[in-house]
Amino acid sequence: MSDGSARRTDHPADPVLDDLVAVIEDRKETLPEGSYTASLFTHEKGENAVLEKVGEEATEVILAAKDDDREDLVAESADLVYHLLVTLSMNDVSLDELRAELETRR
Ligand SMILES: N=c1c2ncn([C@@H]3O[C@H](COP(=O)(O)OP(=O)(O)OP(=O)(O)O)[C@@H](O)[C@H]3O)c2ncn1[C@@H]1O[C@H](COP(=O)(O)O)[C@@H](O)[C@H]1O
Repeated sequence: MSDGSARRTDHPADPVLDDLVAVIEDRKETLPEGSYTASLFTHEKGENAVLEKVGEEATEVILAAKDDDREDLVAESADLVYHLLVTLSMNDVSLDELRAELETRR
């Protein structure tokens, strides 16, 4: 279709996010030593450990935005997205489910 509706119903892959989620899923499965991601899945505080990180990183995003610090804003946003993706993985929510939800809002 040329009116863009096909684009809206497709879920084109984002290689960076898809690759990152694949790594997160692998760490969750294999729990390699020295992996920060694996440490989040095995932390004694359980899911709370990563949820705390989501809160911290979200606060850092807010502070960077308020300070008009573009470099920090990008870096803290990357931290936030990574910890959010770990949270989704912990709850068996896939990137496709997130994409589908975003698609319904377009
Ligand atoms: N994208 C990330 C990523 N973003 C942030 N982080 C980690 O998240 C933590 C962020 O915490 P802070 O900013 O508070 O820094 P910190 O003070 O060191 O944190 P803590 O002492 O509280 O742990 C740091 O330890 C970062 O290294 C990440 N760790 C891993 N990834 C990705 O996950 C992949 C696998 O990593 P491993 O699991 O470590 O092999 C990597 O190749 C990356 O692609």
